[in-house]
Amino acid sequence: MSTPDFIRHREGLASLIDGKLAAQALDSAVASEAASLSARIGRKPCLAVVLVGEDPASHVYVRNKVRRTEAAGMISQEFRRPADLAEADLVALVETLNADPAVDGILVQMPLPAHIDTRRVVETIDPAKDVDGLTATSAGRLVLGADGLRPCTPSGCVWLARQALGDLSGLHTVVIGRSILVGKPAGLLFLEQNCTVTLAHSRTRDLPAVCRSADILIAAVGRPEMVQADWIKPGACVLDVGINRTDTGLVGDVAFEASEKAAGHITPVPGGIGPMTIAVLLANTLKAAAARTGETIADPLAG
Ligand SMILES: Nc1nc2c(c(=O)[nH]1)N[C@@H](CN(C=O)c1ccc(C(=O)N[C@@H](CCC(=O)O)C(=O)O)cc1)CN2
Repeated sequence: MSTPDFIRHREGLASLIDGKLAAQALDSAVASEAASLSARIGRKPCLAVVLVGEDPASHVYVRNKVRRTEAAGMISQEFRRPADLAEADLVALVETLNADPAVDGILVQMPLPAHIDTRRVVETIDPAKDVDGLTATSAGRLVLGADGLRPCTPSGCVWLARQALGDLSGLHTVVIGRSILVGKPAGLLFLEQNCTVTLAHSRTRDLPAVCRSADILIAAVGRPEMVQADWIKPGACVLDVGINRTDTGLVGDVAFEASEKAAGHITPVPGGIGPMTIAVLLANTLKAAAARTGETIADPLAG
């Protein structure tokens, strides 16, 4: 297996997995499939993004989603609403997008303001347009191993781990964190790759020892630099999902400088898993458009 150019070997340090470059490669694959699909169906795949409130980070992510969707030759529709939007009005907006035949994918940016029941809003999304893979239907399909749209961040983790390590069968994956967005689906997605999976969390006993048994360690806990170098099995593949804003800037859940001396592969923050989230979102939008129009595409995430 040849090493892709977004994985850089470094003498005496973990190979660096450059998520920004990897995402560019995936975006290009999506763009070429989107062009071919658009020619066949007579229109471009379309992603609707809904943003409620003024969370500055969410605004950055949504801007990037819109920019990269359009750069990949797809249509982006943006719906910005004030923080005091009534839950019923958000549900009504999602229902309108469900009914719009020109919309292939619907994404409601998280977090939503506290007065809105996130689950109710997510469950309103038509599963055929659920490009975040967060509805109960999508989650159920993942549990069953049935075809469906998978959550973006953990899918990005699996794709990068496969690029770094090849076949993942039999490897021990430890996921720290049990969120619906990342931890739980990551466990199922690595299981689908025939990994032995441990879902660890804040109440796990002797977390460092559990992490030291991991061939693949996914840190998705939201605690700045919690994972220390001596939690890492020498040579392990460490994927850092954390994005924590601190006085010293943006840091992950892994203490990077010390850990890159222990790991075999590692993702940085920023420039690691984050950009992959949007790359998978674009791939999911393309897949949703193909499925809705009965067309076949080459899955950019396959292989
Ligand atoms: N509906 C959803 N909401 C949220 C998701 C999601 O997958 N679906 N994930 C996160 C936010 N997110 C995408 O929405 C996201 C987070 C981070 C990045 C990213 O590229 N980060 C950069 C750093 C940028 C910065 O914050 O300054 C990096 O890691 O290099 C992209 C997308 C929560 N909400």
